[in-house]
Amino acid sequence: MSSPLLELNHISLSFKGVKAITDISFAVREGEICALIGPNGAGKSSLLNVINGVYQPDIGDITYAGTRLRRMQPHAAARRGIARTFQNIALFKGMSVLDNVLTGRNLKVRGSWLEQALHIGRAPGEEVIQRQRAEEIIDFLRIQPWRNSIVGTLPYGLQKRVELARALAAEPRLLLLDEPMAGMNHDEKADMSRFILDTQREFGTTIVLIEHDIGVVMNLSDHVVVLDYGKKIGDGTPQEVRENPDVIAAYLGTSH
Ligand SMILES: Nc1ncnc2c1ncn2[C@@H]1O[C@H](COP(=O)(O)OP(=O)(O)OP(=O)(O)O)[C@@H](O)[C@H]1O
Repeated sequence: MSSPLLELNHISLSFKGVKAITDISFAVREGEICALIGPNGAGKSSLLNVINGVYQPDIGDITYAGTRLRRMQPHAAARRGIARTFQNIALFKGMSVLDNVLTGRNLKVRGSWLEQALHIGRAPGEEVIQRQRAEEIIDFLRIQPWRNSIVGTLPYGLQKRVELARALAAEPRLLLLDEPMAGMNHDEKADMSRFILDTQREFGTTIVLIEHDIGVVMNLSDHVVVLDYGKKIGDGTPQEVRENPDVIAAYLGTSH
């Protein structure tokens, strides 16, 4: 078994006195797919925002890649190899697929801003390398036919895939996916599940995802953490979680 890449230690978070997360601890092992599930308002997105530094917990800290942190700023999280996608797609809708994916390479560009601005020194060679990497990701996610299409004109399911492509372009060690299959039909969900599994296998990426479709979660995940009203009520393999009476009562046994 690999060691934890990410550990949440007694995280609590409130918004103007309203508790969103209460004393949550769990560990995510390097290379695993960990799903966060729970009813609406359970605190899943807030927790993702704590992990990548958008929110600072009131109490608790995070250990990431062996370093204990009270708070990581979002740009520092990106530098440390944490990438994420959003519940509502956050792409540049007026730009092409390729250009959107290239924005994911920003942190990988070598050379000074002056070299970049004047297109001198390392800049021209860098551009070729970055384009090559972006094209590799586009091939990997099978979006070549739309590489020059304007993102806003693409169907929703494809836009979700482009958002994944942009996140992967940053070569993350930890990938946070906020409802990567929301609004997708059955076939699109099957495709996205396969791409997420391929990402784990091909790049060894550790993935934490929020997903409402329990069937998808159970098939895809190595590890499931269940939240309810901001508290952790289940933590284990899909099988363990499926058999947990608290989870059955609070979530799996009720219609969502
Ligand atoms: N920025 C905010 N300001 C105030 N309250 C917030 C904020 N973000 C979340 N909350 C509250 O915190 C609680 C947890 O919300 P959160 O969005 O994390 O849940 P969730 O499990 O991701 O829900 P969903 O499945 O609907 O996305 C909710 O009561 C929500 O109203």
